[in-house]
Amino acid sequence: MTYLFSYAGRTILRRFVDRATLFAFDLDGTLAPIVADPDRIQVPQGVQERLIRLNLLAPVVIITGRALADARKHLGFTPCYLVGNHGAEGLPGREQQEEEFCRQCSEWLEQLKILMPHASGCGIFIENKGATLSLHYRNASDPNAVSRKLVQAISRLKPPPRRIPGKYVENIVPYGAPHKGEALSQLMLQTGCSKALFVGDDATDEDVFSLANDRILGVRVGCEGSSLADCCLFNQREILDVLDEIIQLTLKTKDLV
Ligand SMILES: O=P(O)(O)OC[C@H]1O[C@H](O[C@H]2O[C@H](CO)[C@@H](O)[C@H](O)[C@H]2O)[C@H](O)[C@@H](O)[C@@H]1O
Repeated sequence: MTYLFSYAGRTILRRFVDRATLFAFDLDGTLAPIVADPDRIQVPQGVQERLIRLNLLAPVVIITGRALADARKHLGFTPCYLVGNHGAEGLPGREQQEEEFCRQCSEWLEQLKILMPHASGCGIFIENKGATLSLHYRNASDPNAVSRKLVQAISRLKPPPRRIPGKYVENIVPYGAPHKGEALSQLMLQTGCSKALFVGDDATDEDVFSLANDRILGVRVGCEGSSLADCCLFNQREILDVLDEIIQLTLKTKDLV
């Protein structure tokens, strides 16, 4: 991964952004800093203001692991498209499939109650997001041990889900549900944008980074560890600079500066 604000990274960004570029962002860990309680995230006001400005210049889409209603509550602006549940909720034309995903998750929830009757006592919080489930263990006294227990319980679910580990969370996703990569590809068609810049920080964002499409520029928050993203940021606070930079580049492509 090339650091986005290195000379090479800035060159990649400058050459990439044009008037056909869609701007897509993940929410937790990207637009908002990670906090211990999922309900208490905050998109900083400066980030909200820049997103509103960018959305007037080019299509801005948010593709989050959160449920749509929850994401709306925290975003503070209305993007061109908002897709939830890692791609499984809110994609135009996929409404009927969503009902099936919700039914499947309710079944898994019942199975989990039997497989882990003392989940909350071990510091596990089950977030039922409708089309997917997130099993959080950030606040467990021994997160590693709890994580192993979770993986074991998930392996016993019927039918088996797609399991995506995240930041102190195990995400449970129905097989066949559209992922973030599919969501972004569909929204590019939907908006008529031939290019997309996507910023994300977590394992489910790798579904975009791994698309291997040179019309999609993947930027990961975090330069450490392995990722298939093209570029990276050292930390989440740099999202402000990213937004400033792409607003300037977009204005230039429209000859407005
Ligand atoms: O795809 P995203 O928008 O990044 O959403 C991913 C998950 O984010 C939330 O959980 C994560 O952030 C919490 C708040 O900072 C943190 O407490 C938790 O440990 C993280 O895993 C959200 O609760 C999930 O529903 C999303 O799937």
